[in-house]
Amino acid sequence: MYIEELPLPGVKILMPKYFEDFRGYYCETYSSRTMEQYGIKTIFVQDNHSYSIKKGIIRGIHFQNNPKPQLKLVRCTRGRIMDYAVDLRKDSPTFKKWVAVELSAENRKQIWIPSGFGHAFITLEDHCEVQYKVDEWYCPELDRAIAWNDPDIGIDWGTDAPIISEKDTKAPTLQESDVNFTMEENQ
Ligand SMILES: Cc1cn([C@H]2C[C@H](O)[C@@H](COP(=O)(O)OP(=O)(O)O[C@H]3O[C@@H](C)C(=O)[C@@H](O)[C@H]3O)O2)c(=O)[nH]c1=O
Repeated sequence: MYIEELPLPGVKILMPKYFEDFRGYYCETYSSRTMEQYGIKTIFVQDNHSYSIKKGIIRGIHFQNNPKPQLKLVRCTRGRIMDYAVDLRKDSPTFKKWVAVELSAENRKQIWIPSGFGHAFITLEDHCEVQYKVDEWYCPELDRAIAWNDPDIGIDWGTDAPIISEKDTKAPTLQESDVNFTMEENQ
């Protein structure tokens, strides 16, 4: 597996090994043993899968607040998305900073998003499927969103008129949000 660290500490690209032959390919898309070889111990407890019908759909910026934050390992298995991780730890030197990575069925990249970060993506094509693992169960009372267009975060989405859920249209700004991440609790 190839690992590339991104400019926000803890956020990385994982590129597992694909074994290609005349039939197609085979890949261990996740192995705790391989991760431990890189010094990373994590137990994932839930796998998620979303399908977005159209290009220009934004989902995010989402996170689950303390005491049940989620680490996410995200990949796109159909189509192409631009994926974003935003540092939401108020005492972090990179608070409010974000990184973007294109994930696609073709490039097979996975993004590792530690707890303490918000996650969002925009579909770059019709018919995108995104699959991700999380290390904490979904907890509706702690499920949170921040406005996709919060100027304080300033994500460059490449569009002003995305398709978004009703929940996301009502999302507060970061300043209005009750996000409670800290460097000590979330890394
Ligand atoms: C996140 C989640 C949602 N749900 C339900 C609640 C709701 O009725 C339905 C759709 O949920 P949402 O509208 O929140 O789905 P969506 O807007 O796709 O939310 C997702 O966005 C990406 C960016 C993430 O990082 C995810 O963690 C998650 O927040 O699915 C679960 O049952 N389990 C879950 O883990």
